[in-house]
Amino acid sequence: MEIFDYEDIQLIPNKCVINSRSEADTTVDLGGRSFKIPVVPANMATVINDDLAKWLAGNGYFYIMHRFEPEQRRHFIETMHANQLFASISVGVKPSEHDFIDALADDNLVPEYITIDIAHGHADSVIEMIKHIKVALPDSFVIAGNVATPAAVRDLENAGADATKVGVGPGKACITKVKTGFGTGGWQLAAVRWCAKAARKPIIADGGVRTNGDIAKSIRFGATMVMIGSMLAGHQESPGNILKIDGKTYKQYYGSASETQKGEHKNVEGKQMLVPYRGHLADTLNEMQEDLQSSISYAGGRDLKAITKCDYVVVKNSIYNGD
Ligand SMILES: NC(=O)C1=CN([C@@H]2O[C@H](COP(=O)(O)OP(=O)(O)OC[C@H]3O[C@@H](n4cnc5c(N)ncnc54)[C@H](OP(=O)(O)O)[C@@H]3O)[C@@H](O)[C@H]2O)C=CC1
Ligand SMILES: Nc1nc2c(ncn2[C@@H]2O[C@H](COP(=O)(O)O)[C@@H](O)[C@H]2O)c(=O)[nH]1
Repeated sequence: MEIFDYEDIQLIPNKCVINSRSEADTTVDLGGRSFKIPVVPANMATVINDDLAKWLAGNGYFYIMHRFEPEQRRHFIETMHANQLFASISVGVKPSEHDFIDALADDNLVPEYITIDIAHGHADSVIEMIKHIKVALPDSFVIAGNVATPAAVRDLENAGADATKVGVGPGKACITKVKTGFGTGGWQLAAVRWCAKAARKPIIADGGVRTNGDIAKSIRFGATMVMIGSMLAGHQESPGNILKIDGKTYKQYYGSASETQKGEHKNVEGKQMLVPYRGHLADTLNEMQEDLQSSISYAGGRDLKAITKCDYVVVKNSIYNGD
């Protein structure tokens, strides 16, 4: 297998066939809905909250609500549905989560998307949860993760997952690589490619995206959707307060397995940090869309499919040389 990461790859331009980048179509389908761009904010407590979920769903973006206020999820689904918006929630795998799914089914409260969100998603516990959801809530689109190998993708798909999420340890707030020695940190893009070759259903590339160009690279190597944490934290609308330090403005970003999130120092695999304040989320998402439209034009096509076909070179760490 060829090993590389985002910064090692450059995509090679093809002849342009459109007259304006505005003609390039960045939309993507997932679970029977069409979304403006193939980007989903990470289901982390410093990236998404109820208000953002409503705004994203109402403005043509995919979202996944985090699972760190478990008792709020039922109300969240009801509120989204009352506003005619799709509900997309996260669950874990503990027995109480099986009970939660049963309770939703009993009340015919059906989230359109359910993401099973644990660190080591290639696990019997996840396979059992997928099967449980598929029996109790067969109309929910199930995303399962996180995983790092084709074998994991196949096992979760065979259990009934409608999409899998790839990425163990490449995240900005992640310390899995140093704490455990495992993961896709440093070769996340190659892992996405490896997994996508085995996948029969959509893959969500999760973690390690540091520039807008990395979104196009994820698509090139087989991702249908790209999950982004640190680059989509730090906005006016992001959870948390704006902090001013030495005249600079920041917001807090912390890992879902950090001590800050867990409230105790147990099985910690995440850290907390400050990310620069970035203004309004809508502006960042618009810029991602514009940059993807440019990517499509460089790929020589009219939509995201063109990016999946373009050639590339591996030039180790080349794009930052000379900057
Ligand atoms: N994408 C990534 O690289 C990573 C993401 N995270 C994020 O952190 C959050 C917390 O994750 P997580 O700790 O899994 O969630 P939980 O604390 O809910 O753990 C899920 C379940 O899996 C068990 N479990 C967790 N890790 C392992 C393992 N390595 N081997 C066997 N069993 C395990 C836990 O038991 P027990 O606690 O008793 O072990 C628990 O029963 C999630 O949002 C996750 O996405 C965390 C690390 C890496
Ligand atoms: N190893 C850990 N990974 C984590 C933790 N919390 C979240 N995550 C993963 O990171 C991505 C976001 O990555 P980014 O590079 O875009 O910032 C997120 O979607 C999770 O998969 C954690 O505590 N430890």
